[in-house]
Amino acid sequence: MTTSPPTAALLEARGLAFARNDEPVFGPLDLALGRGETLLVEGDNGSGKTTLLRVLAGLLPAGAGEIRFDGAPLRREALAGRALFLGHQLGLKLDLSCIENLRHFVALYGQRDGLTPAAAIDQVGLAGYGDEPVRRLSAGQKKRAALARLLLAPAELWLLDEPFANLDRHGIALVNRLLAAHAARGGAALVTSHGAVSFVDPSARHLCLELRA
Ligand SMILES: Nc1ncnc2c1ncn2[C@@H]1O[C@H](COP(=O)(O)OP(=O)(O)OP(=O)(O)O)[C@@H](O)[C@H]1O
Repeated sequence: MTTSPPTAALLEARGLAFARNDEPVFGPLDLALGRGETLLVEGDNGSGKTTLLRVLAGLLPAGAGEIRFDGAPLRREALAGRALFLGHQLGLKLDLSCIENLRHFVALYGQRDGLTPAAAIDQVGLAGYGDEPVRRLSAGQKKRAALARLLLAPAELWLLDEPFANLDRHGIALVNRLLAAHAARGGAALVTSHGAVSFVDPSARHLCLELRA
């Protein structure tokens, strides 16, 4: 499957494939994602969406093909501070509060001007929970605490694995607003979903992964 962007690609893959024990998981596929674009990666459970994102994030080696980030062959170091991966594992420390988690995050990955961790917590609908240990939050509240990173991080590339999972309709609207604002300031996003029902941007391109028999 091939998708082509209207602008120079921030992230590009050609002939990208991944296999485990000689069993293909996805690909070969081509994709290109320009600044200001969102690409929705769809597919059934087990079709390889998470694996694709992990390969694009440099967390798993590609079996075949080439990935380029900002015009150069992908190196994990080049993604530092420029790409944000939000996976099924939210990466929150359960014994720390929401605000402490976000402070830890911005110390490592940087912070956009004009927003504090406390303000980000309010904006994701967790006002009053900032000092609460994360282990006391519901699944959807934990997801919102993780999503607050999207408000704070200066990253140009978002790799979001099932960002709508566990969210109520207000949370789903929040993710769509975050994606729209990111695209409007020139950011690029790859978003996975096993059902596209939550995703509202009608202009976004779709990449569909097939479940291997
Ligand atoms: N760590 C692993 N070791 C071995 N096989 C794995 C591992 N992780 C995933 N797989 C296999 O790779 C295939 C793709 O998994 P992946 O998690 O990428 O799918 P997905 O499309 O993200 O699924 P879902 O919609 O359920 O999140 C599946 O067949 C899965 O069983």
